[in-house]
Amino acid sequence: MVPTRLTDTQRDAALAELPEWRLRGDGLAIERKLAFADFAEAFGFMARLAIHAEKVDHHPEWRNVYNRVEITLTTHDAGGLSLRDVAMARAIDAML
Ligand SMILES: C[C@H](O)[C@H](O)[C@H]1CNC2=NC(N)=NC(=O)C2=N1
Repeated sequence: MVPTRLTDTQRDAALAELPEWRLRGDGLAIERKLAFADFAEAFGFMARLAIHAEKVDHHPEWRNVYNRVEITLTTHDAGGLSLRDVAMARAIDAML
């Protein structure tokens, strides 16, 4: 099933519940920057998130430099933000 893109009102309500996440400039994605103690901690987190992403069939865009992980969530199939991104952001927050 193709996910539905959130309306601006739905997006703003979701973001209000996700204070660690920022809306990207174009409004089509949310972003969070994380810092871990070292590379092993960062990569361990990425491994756990990768397993979750496979389970729910929703995948982050991310960049890792040593202990830092920058994550972007968007739904390609919806051309912007969907409830899948909100659920993924919540799951990430709960993993930390
Ligand atoms: C076929 C497969 O279900 C789709 O390509 C899924 C996989 N993971 C995905 N991840 C993200 N972030 N957006 C998608 O639209 C998406 N679609």
